[in-house]
Amino acid sequence: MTDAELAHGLAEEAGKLLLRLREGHEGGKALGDEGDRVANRLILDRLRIERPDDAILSEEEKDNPARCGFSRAWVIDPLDGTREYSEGRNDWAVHVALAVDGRPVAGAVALPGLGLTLASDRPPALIAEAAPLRMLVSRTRPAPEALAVAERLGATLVPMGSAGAKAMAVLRGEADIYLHTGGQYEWDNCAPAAVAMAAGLHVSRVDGSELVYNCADPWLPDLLICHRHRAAEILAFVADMNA
Ligand SMILES: Nc1ncnc2c1ncn2[C@@H]1O[C@H](COP(=O)(O)O)[C@@H](OP(=O)(O)O)[C@H]1O
Ligand SMILES: [Mg+2]
Repeated sequence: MTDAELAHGLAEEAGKLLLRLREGHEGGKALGDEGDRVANRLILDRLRIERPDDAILSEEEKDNPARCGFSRAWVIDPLDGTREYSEGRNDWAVHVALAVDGRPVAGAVALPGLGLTLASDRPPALIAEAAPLRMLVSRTRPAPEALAVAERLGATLVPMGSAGAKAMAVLRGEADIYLHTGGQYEWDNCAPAAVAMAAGLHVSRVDGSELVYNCADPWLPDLLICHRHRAAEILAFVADMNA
């Protein structure tokens, strides 16, 4: 089984478990906490069997600083969009990715509420941008830079929960640009970046540099995912704003 196939299978399986857990549950914070816990357990138990020599960084696991010495590190968000999951919505995701020497080389984002898993082993064909452009923003904390860039591009806003759901919305043709600033961790964007890159989208920090994973500090606060031909214009707007 390739790394991408493993990521694909694990994200899908954890997603199914999360759907089953939600059935008949009253929801709220207790559901979110339980979802984080059971999905993390499933993914980490399987990874330790299938890839015992690799490091793991998971949102729901105590960090082991020794991982920084490993070339291969799995970066896991067992439940991205915990709030949306516990509210009974569909904009949440399971992220499983592998970084090799800091690069997101394989990954999968399951969108269980939509019955879909997108993965770097079988990335979908890109869908052309719409007019006007559609900019994804966080439902609960839209980044001021994203709102300002949307205005400059004449783009409409698409509020959505979960970094994975937003990144995959570009691949699904539901939106055109995902620009985020102000805070995220490696687990929020590693699998989305792996899948988006495999599909041929532009993926970078908002200063145009590469997203680098398995760093000692997993804080990775900003990103841009969009069609390649659109990237220079957006990066220039952000640079201009920050000048
Ligand atoms: N300013 C910020 N600081 C830290 N984490 C942030 C953040 N903005 C978004 N995130 C994280 O990114 C994910 C997507 O957020 P959003 O839906 O607002 O875009 C969420 O992950 P979790 O649901 O795994 O906690 C959220 O916690
Ligand atoms: Mg997350």
